[in-house]
Amino acid sequence: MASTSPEPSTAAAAGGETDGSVQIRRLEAADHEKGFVSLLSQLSSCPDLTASEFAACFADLAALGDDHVILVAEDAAVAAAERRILATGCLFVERKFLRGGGKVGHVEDVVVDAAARGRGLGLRVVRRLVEIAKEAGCYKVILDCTPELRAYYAKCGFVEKGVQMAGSCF
Ligand SMILES: CC(=O)SCCNC(=O)CCNC(=O)[C@H](O)C(C)(C)COP(=O)(O)OP(=O)(O)OC[C@H]1O[C@@H](n2cnc3c(N)ncnc32)[C@H](O)[C@@H]1OP(=O)(O)O
Repeated sequence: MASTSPEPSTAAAAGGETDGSVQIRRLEAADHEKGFVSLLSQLSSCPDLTASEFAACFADLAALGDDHVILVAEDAAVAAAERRILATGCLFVERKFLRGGGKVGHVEDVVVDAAARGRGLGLRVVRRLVEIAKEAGCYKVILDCTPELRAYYAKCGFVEKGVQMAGSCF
């Protein structure tokens, strides 16, 4: 595992964006029907959720407001009823006493559907998360990844710093 953080960028826009075929926007409650949970299962263990379980989880996270942003990339090139979630990524904003009440952004749970990889979606989602972190006033954005993903996150503007340590909670 490596801990990485992005180099400064001039990008400032936040919120949704569309390139004509893919819309990047915040997660919505209706995304349960668009394959969001099965997409997450391509990243790690993510058992299916019933509609009510998903709604409860969505409400818990939505209550965190802008401190917990989940972006999705939706296939916008097909009819509305057929649209699927192709990619996702999350930004958690940690609030601190340090640096006069500073904030640190944590990028988590980045995954692109296997059939949609190599189209730049992972790059777009992560860059958008970093922009949102900057707009929120974060003084840095960090993430953990496997060594194999160093090159990908370097493309996203991150540089390797430090070492991740993990402790068991069980
Ligand atoms: C903090 C975390 O969540 S870490 C977990 C990351 N997620 C995973 O490992 C889940 C499985 N993997 C995936 O979902 C995807 O392969 C991702 C997210 C790693 C990459 O998503 P993609 O949409 O395929 O990447 P994208 O097309 O945007 O690639 C951007 C650039 O990174 C490069 N890149 C993409 N994946 C990799 C990789 N595994 N290793 C090296 N370079 C890579 C691409 O070649 C491209 O470079 P280019 O601009 O010079 O052409």
